Amino acid sequence: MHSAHTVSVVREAERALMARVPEGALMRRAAAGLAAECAGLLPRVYGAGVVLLVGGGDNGGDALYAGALLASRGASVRALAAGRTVHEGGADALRAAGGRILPFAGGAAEEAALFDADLVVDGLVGIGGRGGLREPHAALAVLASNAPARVVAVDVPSGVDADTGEVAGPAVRADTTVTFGTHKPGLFVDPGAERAGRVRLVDIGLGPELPGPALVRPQAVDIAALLPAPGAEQDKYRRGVLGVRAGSDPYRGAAVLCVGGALRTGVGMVRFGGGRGVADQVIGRWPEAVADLRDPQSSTDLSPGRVAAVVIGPGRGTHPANADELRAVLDSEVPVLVDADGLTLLTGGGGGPLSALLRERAPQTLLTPHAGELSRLLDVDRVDVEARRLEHAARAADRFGCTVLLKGSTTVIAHPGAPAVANPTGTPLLATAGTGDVLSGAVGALMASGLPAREAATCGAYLHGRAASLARGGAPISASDLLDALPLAVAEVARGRAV
Ligand SMILES: NC(=O)C1=CN([C@@H]2O[C@H](COP(=O)(O)OP(=O)(O)OC[C@H]3O[C@@H](n4cnc5c(N)ncnc54)[C@H](OP(=O)(O)O)[C@@H]3O)[C@@H](O)[C@H]2O)[C@@H](O)CC1
Ligand SMILES: [K+]
Repeated sequence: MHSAHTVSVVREAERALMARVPEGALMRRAAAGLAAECAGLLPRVYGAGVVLLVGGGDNGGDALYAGALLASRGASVRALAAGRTVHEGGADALRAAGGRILPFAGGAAEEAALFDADLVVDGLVGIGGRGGLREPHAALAVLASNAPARVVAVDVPSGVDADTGEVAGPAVRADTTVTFGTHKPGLFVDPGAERAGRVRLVDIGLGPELPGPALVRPQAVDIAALLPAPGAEQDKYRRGVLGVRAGSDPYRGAAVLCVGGALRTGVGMVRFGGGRGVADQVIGRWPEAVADLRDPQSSTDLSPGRVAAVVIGPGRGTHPANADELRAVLDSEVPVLVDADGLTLLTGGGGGPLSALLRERAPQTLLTPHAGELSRLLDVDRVDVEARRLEHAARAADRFGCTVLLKGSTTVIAHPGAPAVANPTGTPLLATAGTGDVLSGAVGALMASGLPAREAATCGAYLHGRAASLARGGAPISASDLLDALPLAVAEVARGRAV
């Protein structure tokens, strides 16, 4: 599990550690780790052309000290200073090692230097950056991103908000980000994550000073530990029965995809509740599902069939009868995943009267909105949700008192009082109709098997993203392709558990 801490927490830990170590030790550790990463990216250090972009703070200091180490190994190192001041100790070290420092004036010579470099190191701003980049930092960020050389960002790509991942204006697009002490949330959440490239952590001894993380990013091994292992003693009921309330006449496919997502993730049984036409379609595709053909408006009794969790909403409709159904499901004693039309029913003045039920119910509840649905639930602009995904998912989790999985370029999961989760898997190819229905089924299956909502969401999002990568070897995929790839993703993760 990779952990991330916010800037204020890092600053506090840094103060505590600095009181125990000699002055300058942390920056030397950071610079040594940075120089080692840079060296690893060059075919050979001797004779390589390295350009440092340096701002006036300690982020620039890290770059200058690392540049000095590379210069002492024979690299030709030039620093372009974005402002009038640069870190003095770092500048002295670079000059002493044979490097040069030039003020950046936006001229053709500097552009040419960047264009000819083998490696560009972005030390413009780190965790001290505030708001969108000013000039000339913004111009340098654009030049660096367009340069053919590899770009290494120091601590965070300049222009990315370290806490939120927000990118307000020009920002460096790095191939590698070398971060210090702990990861920063903005490195794991888009749009920042996409600017960070490969993220490498340099240990500077901060660990003992750090409290619990604000955000975690699970690895395959963490998902393997969560994934329920089918036991020899289990029957279908013990593996978990999932109730699915999805689909309506115009949206039958949503039910088929949701049920398929559950079956292909591994569930004891699916009990499908819906109208005859939809049920025919579901059973036609998935004969192993059991259809409850009672009038959906009155079939809100969940007790038959030992249902362990319910997914409600995909393609279900937003008529008053659907609101009654949602109310009955939320009144029940089982964990519930609310998606799509179910979320629309929760929306309205003050979150809608149904949303009050979320806070009151004792069992686990999970909401799985995309950015548009979350913006309506919170009554904020969609662009704000997309710019600061963590903040908005957390706000919804607090407001509704339940787990919230926000789908999108980085899927994030928020749960009151627990670290947020950033899902590491997935591909832009997932942005296609019906993939959300598959996700709700997959996560519902994990809830039915007994995983708490936050863990089921973490595990399901991971498997769903892996399935997208495994399906069709990178060619465009449809939601149905995900169904075929989900068992491969489950098997891949389970193999990690075996070793
Ligand atoms: N924490 C740790 O444990 C360790 C931290 N270390 C390193 O220290 C870094 C933090 O250094 P820091 O505090 O000096 O801040 P930093 O990131 O250089 O930014 C400040 C400079 O940026 C400028 N600036 C700000 N916003 C701007 C904007 N929008 N557009 C343009 N400019 C802007 C600001 O100018 P000002 O606004 O003050 O005029 C000032 O000059 C951290 O990221 C890591 O690399 C390691 O060495 C060791 C261990
Ligand atoms: K930086």
